[in-house]
Amino acid sequence: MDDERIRLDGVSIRFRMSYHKVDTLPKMLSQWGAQLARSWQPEFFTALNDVSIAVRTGEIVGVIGRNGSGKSTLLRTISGIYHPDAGRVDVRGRVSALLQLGTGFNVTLNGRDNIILGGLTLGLSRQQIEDRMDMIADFAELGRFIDVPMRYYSSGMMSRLSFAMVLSIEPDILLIDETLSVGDVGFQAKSKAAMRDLLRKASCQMIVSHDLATIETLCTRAILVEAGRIVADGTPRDVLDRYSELLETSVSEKTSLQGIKEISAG
Ligand SMILES: Nc1ncnc2c1ncn2[C@@H]1O[C@H](COP(=O)(O)OP(=O)(O)OP(=O)(O)O)[C@@H](O)[C@H]1O
Repeated sequence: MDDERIRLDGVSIRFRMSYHKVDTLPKMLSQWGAQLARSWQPEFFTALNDVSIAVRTGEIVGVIGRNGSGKSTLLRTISGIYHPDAGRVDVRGRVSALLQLGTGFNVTLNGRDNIILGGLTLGLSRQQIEDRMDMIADFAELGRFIDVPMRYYSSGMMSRLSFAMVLSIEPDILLIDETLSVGDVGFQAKSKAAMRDLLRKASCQMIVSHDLATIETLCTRAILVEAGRIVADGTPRDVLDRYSELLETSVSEKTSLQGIKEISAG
C-alpha cells in the first residue's frame, strides 16, 4: 500500500549463543572443551520468529512485552542494525533511531566531532550540522564538555546527546527504545515535551517502552511481543489488557509450580 512506511514479511533473527564466565583452571579447561565441541555444532537462539507487520503513515506503534521477548531486536532489525536470517524488511523514508545509549558514538572523539560524524551519518550536510550544533549542545546541556572526549561523559550525558541528535533531524520514521526517561528529572520533563513535538513531525513511529501509561497516551496502536512473535496487535487498550492477562497467567503458572515443588519437597 502507498502509505506503508515499514513492512516486515516473515522476518526471523537468530543469534549464535556464546558462553563466557570462567574462574578456575579446571573450569577453564572444561569450558574450552565445551566451546570447541560447540564450535562444530553452534547453538542458536531465535530472537524473532516469523514476524510480519506493516506500519503506515500517521501511526504511533507502542511495542510492549516481557524482558527478553524481542522488542529491541525488532526495532534494531527495522533500523538495519540486524539483517534478517529469513524474511524481508522494507522501510520507506529517512529513519532516525534512538535505540541504545551511546550507539554510534566514537568515545575517543569529543562531543562536537561526534555531532558532526553522527549528523553526516544521518544524511545532513556539513553546513546543516554546523547550523544545528549550538542547538544540539544546548539541548544536551553539555556546556564545556562539548570539547571533551566522550569517554569522560557520564551515561546521562551520552544519552542526552543521543537524544538531542535525534531531535535535530526531522525523520520520516522514528524508532525509540525506552528513551522517554533519558537523564535526570529536569531533563526528563524537557525531553518528554520535545519528544511529543517530534512525534507530531515524524510520519510514523515505533516506541518500545515498559511505561504502559506512555503507551496508552502516546500511541495509536500497540503490539505485544512474546518469545519473538507478535501475539497481539490492536488498540493500545486492548493490547495492554492482553499483556495483563499474559502476566497474570505467568504469575499463576509460577505460583502453581512453586506449590508443586513445595508439596514434593514436603
Ligand atoms: N547479540 C545477541 N546475542 C545473543 N542473544 C541476544 C543478542 N541480543 C539479544 N539477544 C537475546 O534475544 C532475546 C531478545 O532480546 P531483546 O533485547 O530484543 O529483548 P527485549 O524484549 O528488548 O528485552 P528488555 O525488555 O529486557 O529490553 C533475549 O533473550 C536476548 O538475550
